Amino acid sequence: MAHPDAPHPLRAAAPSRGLAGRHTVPGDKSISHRALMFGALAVGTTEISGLLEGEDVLRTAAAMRALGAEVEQTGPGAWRVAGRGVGGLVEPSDVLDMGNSGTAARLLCGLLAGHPIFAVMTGDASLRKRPMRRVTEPLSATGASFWTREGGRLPLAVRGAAEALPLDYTLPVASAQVKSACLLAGLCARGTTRIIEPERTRDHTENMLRHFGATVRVEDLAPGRLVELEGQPELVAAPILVPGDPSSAAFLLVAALLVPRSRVTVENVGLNPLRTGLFTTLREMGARLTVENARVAGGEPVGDVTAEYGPLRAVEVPPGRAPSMIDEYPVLAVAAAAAEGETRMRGLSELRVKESDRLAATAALLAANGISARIEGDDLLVQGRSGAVPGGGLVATHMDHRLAMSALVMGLVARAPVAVDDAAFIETSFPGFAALVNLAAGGPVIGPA
Ligand SMILES: O=C(O)C1=C[C@@H](OP(=O)(O)O)[C@@H](O)[C@H](O)C1
Ligand SMILES: C=C(OP(=O)(O)O)C(=O)O
Repeated sequence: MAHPDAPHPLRAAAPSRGLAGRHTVPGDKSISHRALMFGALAVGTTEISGLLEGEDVLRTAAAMRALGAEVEQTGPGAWRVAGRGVGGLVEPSDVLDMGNSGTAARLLCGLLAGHPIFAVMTGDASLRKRPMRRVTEPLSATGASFWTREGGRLPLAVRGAAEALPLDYTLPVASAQVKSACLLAGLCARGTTRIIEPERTRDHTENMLRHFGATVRVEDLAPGRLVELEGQPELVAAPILVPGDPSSAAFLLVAALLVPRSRVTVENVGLNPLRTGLFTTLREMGARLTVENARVAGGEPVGDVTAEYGPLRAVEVPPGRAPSMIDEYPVLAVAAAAAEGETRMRGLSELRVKESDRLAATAALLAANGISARIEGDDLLVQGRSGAVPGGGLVATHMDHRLAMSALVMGLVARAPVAVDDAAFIETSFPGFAALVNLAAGGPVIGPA
């Protein structure tokens, strides 16, 4: 696993020619976690293809095994899960270590809340700083008991409810992880679980619930959404095709938009509209970004996305767009640095509780590379340099994969190479990232620092 004791510094420099070719990126992280969890809760054997074999998802696979499901890899990206049925998970004999993954930890809290078992969960130094009360508090209303460290942090212990009660909960923040945790607990409850989200967030959990045979009702509110789930369904194993992760494709596509003479296609990218806020924003900036071969695969919209180099101009990104591009702000900030004018990204408070404080760390990434940026309240304002990005910085990545990849993308664009102190955490979401960029660049532009 990525180990903080063995940092892995890397450096990126501008390629001598543009980025090119048709490529694929690893499977969607959100869908991969859910595929393993639903597989473990279903009756029968779920065959998954295209699973992300990144460290975050492997943590979920290990946790599902520890809870009694049979989980095996049958080929590259091909996995088989023999489930135990809703309510059938067994007590783990050891601590569940969720590594660097907020999604794994929070969704697992929901699963455990509905099962009458005792479990202890921890994570790495980054995950142990992240807030868990946002799930433990609503989930306590099922009848489950949680004990956490000071401030609602991991490690935590949970004793799940003997007979879980259905939740009726309005989320105070837009979070697909909190929504999903509540719905997973609702699977074990008798009656209807009702969740209201203040803004629409990624709906992979709802899609997968239906795919496995649960009854889910969704009503659009202005601006949020009501989701209702009928409890104690029999989930029936169903094949899952995981699309390429749009949050990973973002790095290659943004690089192609910014490096002169580039044209890159990423095939089979997930295009769920609740994930594509970055693409909307980049088009508003004037990006040449096109989608071909749009289709539905495995219940999710997918397509082949092509990005071509061209000048970008600054825009204002409204706060309501944040849930649909929440993980893409660091790489958008790199695009903003190369654009003409001041880009204003509004309503980014949730960035403070990711793998790092991404608001502060993104501003620091920019500053280290000669870009002037400032944080005003929950907004990030970036002064673009019309293609003339100085670079030359050493970026502190704070155990955060997205900061590491964003900084390396900046190195591809900047006048002087950009180094990162530790690229090891890229393995959580995008194994093979540097090799793929080097392939697209036709040579080793990312290498040892
Ligand atoms: O549900 C999910 O799979 C995710 C939801 C988002 O987190 P929040 O729910 O905290 O916004 C996102 O940042 C994370 O990478 C994955
Ligand atoms: C925030 C992220 O993931 P998680 O919350 O699962 O750690 C991410 O991948 O950018």
